[in-house]
Amino acid sequence: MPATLIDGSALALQIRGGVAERAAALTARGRTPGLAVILVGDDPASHVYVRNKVKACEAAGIRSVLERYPAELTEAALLERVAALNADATIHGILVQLPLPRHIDAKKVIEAIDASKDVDGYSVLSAGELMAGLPGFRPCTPYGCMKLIESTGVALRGKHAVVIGRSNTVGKPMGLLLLQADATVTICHSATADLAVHTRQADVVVAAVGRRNTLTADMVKPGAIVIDVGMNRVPDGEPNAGKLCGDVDFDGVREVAGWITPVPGGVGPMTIAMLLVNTVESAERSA
Ligand SMILES: Nc1nc2c(c(=O)[nH]1)N[C@@H](CN(C=O)c1ccc(C(=O)N[C@@H](CCC(=O)O)C(=O)O)cc1)CN2
Repeated sequence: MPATLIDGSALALQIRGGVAERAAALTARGRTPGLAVILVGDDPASHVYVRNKVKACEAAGIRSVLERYPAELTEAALLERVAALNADATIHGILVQLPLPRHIDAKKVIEAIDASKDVDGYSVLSAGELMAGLPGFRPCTPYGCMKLIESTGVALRGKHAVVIGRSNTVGKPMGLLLLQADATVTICHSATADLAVHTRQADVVVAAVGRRNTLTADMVKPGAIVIDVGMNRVPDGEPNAGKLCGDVDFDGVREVAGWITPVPGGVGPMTIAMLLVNTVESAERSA
């Protein structure tokens, strides 16, 4: 029997409904949650993501302030804007859309965001809080992946989870969140000698490498939960050229796995939903 599809779009809508209720309660007390979104440059994908974030805020009753700057914006000018937003009591979350132009040090900018407004959960402090199991903002993509896994009803305690990818924004925090849920965690990466040896033992696989067809049917344990974080395009000259695809060979893996997320409609919408959750949480903390 083919895998059950985990519908990230539907789950995201449900979560955003809960956020709307919390935002309305705050607004009733004169504390409308506010999110500042900073977009630098003209990366077309970033423009789409930011537009979707602003729309999602509107629908949930979160006030969003979009600041768009040309690619030539200096690092100093960006840091000045972040400092001003840090000091603005009506703003509860600050998000700097990544990637930034090369001449801007993204780490420096992220560290300039006040920890209480780091709703992307990308700062060193947020990473430390996650590591220590302290309350704090969880990075939106891995946080969304956890909700997708939870939605299957499978308890993670004692399960073997394999994360493919070790980025600071997805792979590493994903590993920590799975560990916190009492899974036994293996993180695989570009230097892993035999990826399939690990993935074949996994009850849960999270693929977050940014390379399509990284996970194929022969690498998956029957019944496993497969979460696809990848966001790639099918190259020219191949069937479905230009189409969005993940890191997982969806058609093959769905015949073996127990649950699987699609791309699009899986992790992507959950990233935005969890940004709203973090923003409303930040507003509640400051109320
Ligand atoms: N400051 C941040 N920058 C970036 C983040 C982030 O969480 N914070 N993540 C990614 C991009 N991203 C959010 O910003 C993001 C990517 C994709 C989606 C999404 O919903 N994708 C759709 C498909 C969209 C399409 O058709 O192109 C889907 O998967 O269904 C949402 C958010 C990098 N930068």
